[in-house]
Amino acid sequence: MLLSLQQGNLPAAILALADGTIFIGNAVGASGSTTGEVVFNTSLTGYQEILTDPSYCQQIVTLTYPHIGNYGTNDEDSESSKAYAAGLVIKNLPLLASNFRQNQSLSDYLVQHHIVAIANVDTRKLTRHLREHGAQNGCIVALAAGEAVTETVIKEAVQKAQAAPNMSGLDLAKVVTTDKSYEWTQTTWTLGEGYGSQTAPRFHVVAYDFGVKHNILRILAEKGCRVTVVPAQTPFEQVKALQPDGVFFSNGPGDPEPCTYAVQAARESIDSGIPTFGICLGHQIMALALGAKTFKMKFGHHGANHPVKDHDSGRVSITSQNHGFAVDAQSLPATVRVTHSSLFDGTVQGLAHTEKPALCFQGHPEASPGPHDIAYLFDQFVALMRRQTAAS
Ligand SMILES: NC(=O)CC[C@H](N)C(=O)O
Repeated sequence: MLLSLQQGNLPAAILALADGTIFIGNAVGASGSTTGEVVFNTSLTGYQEILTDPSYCQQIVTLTYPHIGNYGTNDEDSESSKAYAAGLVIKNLPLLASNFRQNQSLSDYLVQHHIVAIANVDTRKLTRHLREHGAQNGCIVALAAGEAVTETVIKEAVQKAQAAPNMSGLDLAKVVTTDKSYEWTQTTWTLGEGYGSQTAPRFHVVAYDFGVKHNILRILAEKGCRVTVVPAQTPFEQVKALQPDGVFFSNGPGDPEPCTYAVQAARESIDSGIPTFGICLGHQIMALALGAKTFKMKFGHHGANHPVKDHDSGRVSITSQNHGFAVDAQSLPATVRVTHSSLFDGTVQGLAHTEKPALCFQGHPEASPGPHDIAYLFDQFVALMRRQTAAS
């Protein structure tokens, strides 16, 4: 039997969508209210990685898996230094969390990290609504103990949802980026050892931080790279002066189109002939730099089970995904070829330049959370750097 926190034991909460749809549940996180674009993520596990992924800045995440919180939270599974998701919507919060690595319950974690969250929501109904009508803004209001859900509370929540900024046109990369450059040396996690440390790097990678997930940096370090992380608006000539063997364009929140400084840097990086690699927002920015267009998807891809085909090998990988924008396949110039496509909807997943050492991927080869099938893209980036350094 699953013991879960039931309505009646907890303060009430509501989720209002901008179109006026209302869900009533219970507050299981921070108090107060929050707004953001409501999206759904189909991952079965990985809620801590999802909450701390900066790409979820200004998004309220609905988790479709019905039991969230079963294994608590810990000090290691974070993808950045804080929780970025604007809010959390779940079905069932188990009463007991159990895992040998846990040191805090999800509910306590949400309170500590100021995330407003609602449980006991019919997330299946909500997901179907978002699939049918598209992702839209919403507002979660967590009421105080004993406070009732009134018409006024509902009306105000709908108004707040409607007043929230539209994700299209928002440059959030410059909001979440680091203030200062820093060096990254931590490598990937192993059971019994925890995270390791890079001591003998073979390549120097400069990584543009648009909201970078730590596991990307850990994998680059694991693959033998000394990583210098730089702020989003760093001009490319400053990056070049650091004499990198490779340049990386990170994932991040918001719309890629208004990030003109990043598009310019990507154009210069690709033109320079220095191996260039991009993930998610970085992929979209590289595509824009090459002359392609991006568009807002209806409800995006957010999950850990998305099949993607590699057109070079014919191999299908199950991948982790988190994006609401995508590259328009029709807009690609002749110098770019599609290396990967989504088997869910045929959208562009991977690109490579036909002449320059540049490649990028829409999903998340770093997983966290999700499968590691497509981690070979990091090896392809390293191979480009190896080839380049051998030639020079
Ligand atoms: N994870 C990401 O980098 C997301 C990229 C972009 N913000 C999008 O939603 O498409």
